[in-house]
Amino acid sequence: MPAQIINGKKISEEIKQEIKQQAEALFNETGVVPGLAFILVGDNPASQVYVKMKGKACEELGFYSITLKLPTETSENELIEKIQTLNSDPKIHGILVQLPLPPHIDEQKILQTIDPIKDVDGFHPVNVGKLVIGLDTYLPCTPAGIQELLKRSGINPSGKHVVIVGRSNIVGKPIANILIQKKEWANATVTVCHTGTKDIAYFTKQADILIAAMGNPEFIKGNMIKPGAIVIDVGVNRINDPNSEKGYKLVGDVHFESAYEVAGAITPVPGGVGPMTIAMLMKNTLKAALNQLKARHILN
Ligand SMILES: Nc1nc(=O)c2c([nH]1)NC[C@@H]1CN(c3ccc(C(=O)N[C@@H](CCC(=O)O)C(=O)O)cc3)C=[N+]21
Repeated sequence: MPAQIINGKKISEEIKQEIKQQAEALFNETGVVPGLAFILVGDNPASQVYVKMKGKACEELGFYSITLKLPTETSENELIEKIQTLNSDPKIHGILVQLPLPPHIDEQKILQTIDPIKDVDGFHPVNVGKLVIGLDTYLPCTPAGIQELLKRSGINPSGKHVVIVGRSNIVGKPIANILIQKKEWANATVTVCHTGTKDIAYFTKQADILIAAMGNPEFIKGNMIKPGAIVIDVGVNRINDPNSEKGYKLVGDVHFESAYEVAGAITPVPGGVGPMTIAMLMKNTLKAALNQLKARHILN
């Protein structure tokens, strides 16, 4: 029996509607609109598409947003100054510096300049630390999106073996930390595979829930998946496709056709984890607005 398809696009639309209503309630109570600033350095075409999509989501939800487009040559100090200005701007509740940054800029230094209360990506070490020890924080958007996809599909990883392929700071590490928490929802046994793993298929075949997040197009094939497993494909790889208008097509880290025949459920690319990432960014921005209003004693 082929897999059930987990519709991230549809679930993300439902979540955005919920956030929109919560933001309207906040506005009625306080007159405040959640505000999000995007900083885009350089002209990476994929980054431009993502920032545009995120800006559109802000419009849809009635959030205030600004985009700073800076040239590739921007110095680290100039970028730090821009962030500091946004840190002290009361209309801006969230700051997102689109990654990757050009190689002459130290990514960690930049991420650590963002005020943790405005860190809607959840990348600041303070927020990473809070996640690791189980405190309330801004969850990184892609892991939060995966969590919400599972929750809303009625899947609780408790007692299950989750195998994550990929150990990035953006996806692999934070999703592992979310899923090992001693909480009613979570409580999974987690294995993290990476480029240092000798026989990846040995591990992936044991997964009740397989999360592919290593950025390697169509790497996970059907014969690496346990029959009935839940497969979450985090990959967004652009590969050349002369037949398409854009000249490229989007594929995941999972070879969909073969995986579909084996898995119990699977997320498609596009239309799976990607749209959830954007919905979670909106959720974090609303949360950031609430946190900042509380800090200023406008809300309690
Ligand atoms: N500071 C920072 N925060 C991020 O959250 C961040 C980042 N940098 N850099 C890049 C990655 C990637 N990312 C995606 C967001 C949405 C889709 C998404 O919506 N994808 C659509 C298709 C998009 C398309 O057509 O290209 C889908 O999968 O259906 C994908 C990928 C956020 N990232």
